[in-house]
Amino acid sequence: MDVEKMDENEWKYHGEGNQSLVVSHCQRCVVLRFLKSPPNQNKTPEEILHHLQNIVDFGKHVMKQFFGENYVHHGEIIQLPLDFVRQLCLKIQPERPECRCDKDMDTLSGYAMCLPNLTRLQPFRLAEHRPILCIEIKPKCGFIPFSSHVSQEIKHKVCRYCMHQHLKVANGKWKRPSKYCPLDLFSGNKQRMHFALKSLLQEAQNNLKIFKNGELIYGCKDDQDCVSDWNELARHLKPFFFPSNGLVSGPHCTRTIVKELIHVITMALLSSTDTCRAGDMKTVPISQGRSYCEASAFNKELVRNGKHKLESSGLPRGCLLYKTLQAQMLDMLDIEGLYPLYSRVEQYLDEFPEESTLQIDGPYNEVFYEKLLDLSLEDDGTVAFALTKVQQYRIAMTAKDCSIMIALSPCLQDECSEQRPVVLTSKSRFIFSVSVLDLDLKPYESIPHQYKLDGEIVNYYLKNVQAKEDPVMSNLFKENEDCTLVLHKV
Ligand SMILES: O=P(O)(O)O[C@@H]1[C@@H](OP(=O)(O)O)[C@H](OP(=O)(O)O)[C@H](O)[C@H](OP(=O)(O)O)[C@H]1OP(=O)(O)O
Ligand SMILES: Nc1ncnc2c1ncn2[C@@H]1O[C@H](COP(=O)(O)OP(=O)(O)OP(=O)(O)O)[C@@H](O)[C@H]1O
Repeated sequence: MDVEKMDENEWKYHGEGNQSLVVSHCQRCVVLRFLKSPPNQNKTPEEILHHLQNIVDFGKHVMKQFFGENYVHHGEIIQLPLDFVRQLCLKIQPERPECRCDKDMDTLSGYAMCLPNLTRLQPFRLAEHRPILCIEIKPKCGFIPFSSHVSQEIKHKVCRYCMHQHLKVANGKWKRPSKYCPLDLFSGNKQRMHFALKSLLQEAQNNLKIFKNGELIYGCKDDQDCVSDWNELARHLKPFFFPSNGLVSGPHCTRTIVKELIHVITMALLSSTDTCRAGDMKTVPISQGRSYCEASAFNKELVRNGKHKLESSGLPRGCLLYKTLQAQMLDMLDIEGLYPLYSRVEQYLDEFPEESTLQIDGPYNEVFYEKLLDLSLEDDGTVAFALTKVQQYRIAMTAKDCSIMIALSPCLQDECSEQRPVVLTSKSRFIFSVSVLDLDLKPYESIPHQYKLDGEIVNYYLKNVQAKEDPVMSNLFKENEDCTLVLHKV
């Protein structure tokens, strides 16, 4: 990219989260990702550069090892003319959702990250003008804590996402609760995955976005403005799934298209398109924790119908969901077991404030990665043990908040070669790629906030939801406590 010839008119607003704002190039498949900060809390250019360098290094040296080379795009740092950045900021300001305007895009340092545009990235470098569909999913935490440090029994039964939904609705973040439960998506069981994806399509919140040729066509633009219009979605998707127009419109057509969409997403999520160093890492077996969540609507429905066969087919080892879950499960102690270890590190830092060998703020290199592989849970009382668990927890938190991008492009039969993964629907075939984004390491400083939030989520749930739950339902669950197969005579 020729930074001297940057023209803000060639870029447009693409999206943003809590930490960064993304603009995309109108023609080429690249995006610029700028850091954001609260007004009047601007960081110096050196601090921004250091932060961005840490993000790139962390992606390159750590997350690629966990997720695999092909899934992670770490990007590169780019220095832009300040005038361009200021003009760009002015240009995109009207596009920004109001709920995100509590922070400003960094316009003072001139530094940004340059990344491939994953919504338009053509799998296997087909011509850039081909139609492309992209589904972005933020799956959140896919397991129930198995740690003995957990103090409230409910945390062993109901997943954090499902409990958090109630607090979010009460706080006004979302108008309605979602029926999505991450444990269904991560189950590897197609029926449960279909239910999870359908729930995301019904209530996308900030967990699902769909882009067509790089443009957002489905999902929340603004937190307050979330409309799920499946007919409109089907209208956009029809040329992808029924290219020869063989399907009449109407509710049946909409349902068929949504079903086909769910099918391709499921197949792409279960596909294995990469290998990685940590692929065979011995993590905690999933069976240690419960493989379903009592609050999942899918689960409740089964129980209500007297069916207790809760299937968790398990994920194929190479797929991105599996790798995400493995990284998430580095949180082996739960925040309740982790917090005292964080305090131990804090105490040490009080005594030795200049200590930089702890690598809390980088560098995120090979040495940092190697230290993460020690999964021992035997606390020998050292700062070294506490630090390893703290760093593993930060990785886990990062994996609990990342997003998965699935890019699909229709192809003809003779275009598909054996090296390319293909997913078939009734009338189409797609080549696809799967990637992961937002792999910025969660800050060490956020651990006290995590501890406090965990307590708030659980207490709210216990007080306002569980206490009001139907006692018959709880009894039905008790029968099924350990997720073993219980068959009832009909
Ligand atoms: O704590 P959670 O689970 O609510 O996750 C936060 C996300 O909220 P969500 O529940 O996904 O709507 C939150 O997402 P939104 O800003 O609500 O879209 C952020 O991703 C936040 O990360 P960070 O602290 O800004 O780096 C996330 O915070 P972390 O906990 O990952 O630090
Ligand atoms: N490389 C990319 N290609 C295409 N779109 C991207 C890319 N990176 C980010 N985006 C889009 O921009 C949005 C915000 O980016 P990102 O998730 O990195 O922000 P964030 O502020 O770090 O998020 P969070 O709120 O989770 O902390 C994403 O949800 C995605 O839609």
